[in-house]
Amino acid sequence: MENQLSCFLLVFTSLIFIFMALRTWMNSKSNQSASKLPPGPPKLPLIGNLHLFVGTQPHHCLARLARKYGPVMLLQLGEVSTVVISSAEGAKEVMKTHDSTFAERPPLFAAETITYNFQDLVFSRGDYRRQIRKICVMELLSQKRVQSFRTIREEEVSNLVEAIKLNAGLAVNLKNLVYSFSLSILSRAAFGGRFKQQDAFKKLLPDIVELFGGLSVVDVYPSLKFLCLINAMRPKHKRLHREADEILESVIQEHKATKLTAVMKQENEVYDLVQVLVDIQDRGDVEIPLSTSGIKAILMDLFLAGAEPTVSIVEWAMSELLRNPQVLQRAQAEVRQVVGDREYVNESAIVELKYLNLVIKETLRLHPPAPLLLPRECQERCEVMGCVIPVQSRVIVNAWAIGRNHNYWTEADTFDPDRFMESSVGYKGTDFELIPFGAGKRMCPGMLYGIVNVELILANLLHQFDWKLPDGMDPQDLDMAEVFGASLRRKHDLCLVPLAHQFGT
Ligand code: HEM
Repeated sequence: MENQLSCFLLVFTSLIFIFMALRTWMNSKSNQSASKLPPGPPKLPLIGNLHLFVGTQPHHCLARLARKYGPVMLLQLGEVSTVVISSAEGAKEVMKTHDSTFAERPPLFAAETITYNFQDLVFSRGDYRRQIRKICVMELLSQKRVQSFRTIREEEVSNLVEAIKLNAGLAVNLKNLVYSFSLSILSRAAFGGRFKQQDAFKKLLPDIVELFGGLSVVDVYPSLKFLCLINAMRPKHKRLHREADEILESVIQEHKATKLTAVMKQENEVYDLVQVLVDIQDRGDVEIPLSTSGIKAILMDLFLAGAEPTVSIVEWAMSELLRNPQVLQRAQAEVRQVVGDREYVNESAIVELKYLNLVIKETLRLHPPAPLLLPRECQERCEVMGCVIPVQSRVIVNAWAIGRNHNYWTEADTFDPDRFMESSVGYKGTDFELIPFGAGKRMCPGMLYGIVNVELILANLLHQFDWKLPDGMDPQDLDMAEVFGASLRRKHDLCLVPLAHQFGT
């Protein structure tokens, strides 16, 4: 009995000892991983670090904080842990090394109603998202499809040039002109030329884009959904959604009814994006059936993501060119030499405009239309640059800060297209110091479509016109202030005076 007791005591004490040792080891382990969380600014109760964003542009504020806390930092935005990446090395780890871990996006409030409960590409998840992405990359925005819209682009750009000619000598608002050009191309490509409600849809779009312009309160306090009732956000979203839905429904029904697809295929006519999607739905050869609301959600994405960046890039490029007259002269000389005195620049000439290509690259470096790309979400525990990224935290990559980082760019704030002359760095997602289109599994699928629009429009603006600022304003006084929104815009619209160029003088 005594033996049994001492044996019991021995086992019991050993168990306690093992338990305590285990606890100490686990505590030290969890402290270790807590200390490996990214550094970040001190937080205030309830709001975390939200106050730091008051009165500043988010990408500027995050770049400033990164100089203090480093290229991987952790912020608390209301209830949401947010990791901000501000170096090419960090971006590479997120968008290449751990691409799958960061492949999903957080569900944002504005998207819920507008994208038919996340049935689009940007906000859908898992297998459905992979399928939609494949449709976008292979069918809707492939090189072949983009090429098929060439006539539409060339017609629209000639309309634009004519509209500017009518205003020669007067100040024109470049943003409005280019926006209208960009939307016309997109709606003709998406709906086809036959669709009558294009104008109604074009009118509605700016209000919908506006919903995605800033961070909604509900996005930083997701547990407090009732907040959306306080400022009547939901009814506004629903109204815009209803109006857009009616238009999209009728365009889809019209395409289904006319059954033009087979005929058009034979006649090699331009095959619009709604037809492509309706065809996929009819064929039924995708794993997860494509519903009509899925088609509408994809169309919404294309309009929301596709129209604005072109405007942003053209406006910034023209602003920089005016402030850098030597670069402007060189770009104009190139296009005029290649195209001669023909009335418009067509797409065959674009490949020869090497210097214009450098101008666009440099504009994308300094003024990426999506300065913080689109947010991602961490799906499982992983480390980036030695820091632990908490599961389900939101991950933001500051492409704007990376594009202006002195570690990668000499005279980083200077607009100098020549820097790319001897450099192989490109924006196609393999060089992480230049990522205006993002990279990896969620990289922009509209890059080809977007770039060809920008090239065509800039080439025509530079070929046909000489440009000056209104009221004799000195280009060096041009305000370059930015506003963060659905895309990175100029705070003040760019108004310029076009003068028809006299060829041969
Ligand atoms: C021309 C300038 C454009 C720029 C600079 C640009 C930039 C971007 C960026 C930074 C992203 C997020 C990438 C990431 O998270 O890694 C993105 C996503 C996207 N872009 Fe673009 N974009 C442009 C044009 C377009 C066009 C013309 C379209 C369509 C017509 C388009 C459709 C999309 C879509 C659907 C996504 C979401 C992709 C996904 O979530 O998987 N973009 N874009």
